[in-house]
Amino acid sequence: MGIRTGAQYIDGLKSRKPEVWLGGEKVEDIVNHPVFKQPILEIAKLYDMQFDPAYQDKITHICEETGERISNAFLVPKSSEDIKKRGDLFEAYAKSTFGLMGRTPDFLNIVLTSMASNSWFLDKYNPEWSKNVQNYFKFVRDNDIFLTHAIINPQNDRSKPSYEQKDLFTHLGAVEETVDGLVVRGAKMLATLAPITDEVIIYSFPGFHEGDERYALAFALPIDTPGLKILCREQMQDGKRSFFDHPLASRFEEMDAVLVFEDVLIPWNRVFIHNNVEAANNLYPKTGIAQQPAHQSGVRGYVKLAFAVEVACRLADSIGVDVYLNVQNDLGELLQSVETIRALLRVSEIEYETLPSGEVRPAWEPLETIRGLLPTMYPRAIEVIQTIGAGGLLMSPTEADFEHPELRDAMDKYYVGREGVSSLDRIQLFKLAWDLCGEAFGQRALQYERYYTGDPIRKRAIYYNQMKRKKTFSMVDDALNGAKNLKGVSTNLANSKVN
Ligand SMILES: Cc1cc2nc3c(=O)[nH]c(=O)nc-3n(C[C@H](O)[C@H](O)[C@H](O)COP(=O)(O)OP(=O)(O)OC[C@H]3O[C@@H](n4cnc5c(N)ncnc54)[C@H](O)[C@@H]3O)c2cc1C
Repeated sequence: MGIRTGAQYIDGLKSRKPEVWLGGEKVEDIVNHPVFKQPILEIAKLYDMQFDPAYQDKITHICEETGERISNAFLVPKSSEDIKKRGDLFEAYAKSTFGLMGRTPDFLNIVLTSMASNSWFLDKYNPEWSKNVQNYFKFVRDNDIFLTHAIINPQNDRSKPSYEQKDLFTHLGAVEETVDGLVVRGAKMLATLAPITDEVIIYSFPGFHEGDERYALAFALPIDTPGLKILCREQMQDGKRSFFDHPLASRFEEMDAVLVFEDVLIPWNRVFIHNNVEAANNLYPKTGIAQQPAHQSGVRGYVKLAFAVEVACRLADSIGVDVYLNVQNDLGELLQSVETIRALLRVSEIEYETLPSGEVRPAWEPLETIRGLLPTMYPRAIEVIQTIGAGGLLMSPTEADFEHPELRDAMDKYYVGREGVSSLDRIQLFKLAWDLCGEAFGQRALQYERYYTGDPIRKRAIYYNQMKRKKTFSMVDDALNGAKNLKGVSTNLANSKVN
């Protein structure tokens, strides 16, 4: 089949009945539910872009194996041109959602592509696993499937491993092996967009120890598999707020969910790893499933940061406060942070590494640096929006006020900005800014930037440890040796005259 349209994506959702719980109710009609309807349409737009002549050649290509047109997310990059093709896809999708939807289909499709092109490492443990990953990749590629993932154990007692939690199956683990497959029980978090995806893939960060065998798992399933409960967090918009009042929150809410598996059967052909601590720990380092998607999240994070910074600049200009040095200083800092991320992305694309298989990966150091910097740069941009908007962020009336004939004169008079900025323009801009910096929607978008890729503190520590292994810090030796070589010369020099 190859690429799908938005309508085909929606038809796929209609054809399934996942067990989704929201606000104490089972959601019966996902596609028409007020909380999910608009986000589904936003995702559908991304699918439609694959058929849009303005994008098609940029974000899709013809698959060498099947002859069908497929997303660039399924391209195993072999050259800098391929990296660019994937970058074009990431940018097109990120710009369509202003970077506010992190788990658009390209994200996990990249993860799976990387996992499948390097799945050979699993042969050592069980050749079936490697075959299963590759077959699953083909299924997802050829049907243009939208995946969610849950790779973290629920946050219960972090000081104890999974097997020491109160219940052996609080964290997702294997219960038994049957002829038909593996039965699993327990929970995983945090499956963003789960209710509106087609399938879920489960794996974990490294860190398994002896005793964790039953938790050392990786597999994939349709999202409506019997026994799989999707427990959503409270919604941040009810789907009834107007686009005028909440121009971002009304469109881009990405639902997050805990997945609970109640004795779910995983057919053997969908099991990628089972009961093997070493294989589960090797999944990340051996397959590049951190590095390849870091390119997607780097581009998306760049677009999101650039968007927040544009909002800050426009906000300051709209009320004439960008004439002040302190505001200019803040905005200059934000613009420089955008340039920093842009430059790091370019370095990662230019200084790519080539694997023995011919696959190329954008350079790890700059991508990991982006992942280290965005958790502080993005919150800083939000803080600047809050300080520039100040009390003005709290004086926005609603669309209903604005359209009320008895209020219209007051609206036009008291809500104007600097000369040339109408009350309508000013109010709309401030509402956009409030969605980003005040609404629960914006706080989640901020929390996402801090944690979507793992705990930033431990990730920086890992970065340091890896760099310590790679680098010799030899400039220090050069300086010390230089000083040693000059020993005895220094007094002569001090006494001599330099012409
Ligand atoms: C908006 C959002 C969307 C997300 N989407 C997804 C998704 O789609 N799929 C998915 O799988 N995950 C997703 N995540 C989860 C994300 O991967 C985790 O939040 C992240 O890995 C951090 O884990 P945690 O939240 O369990 O924090 P914890 O690991 O519980 O950390 C909590 C705090 O304790 C500290 N801490 C905990 N353990 C240690 C330790 N051993 N050593 C030192 N300090 C420690 C941390 O520094 C941190 O400050 C999402 C998260 C957010 C916020």
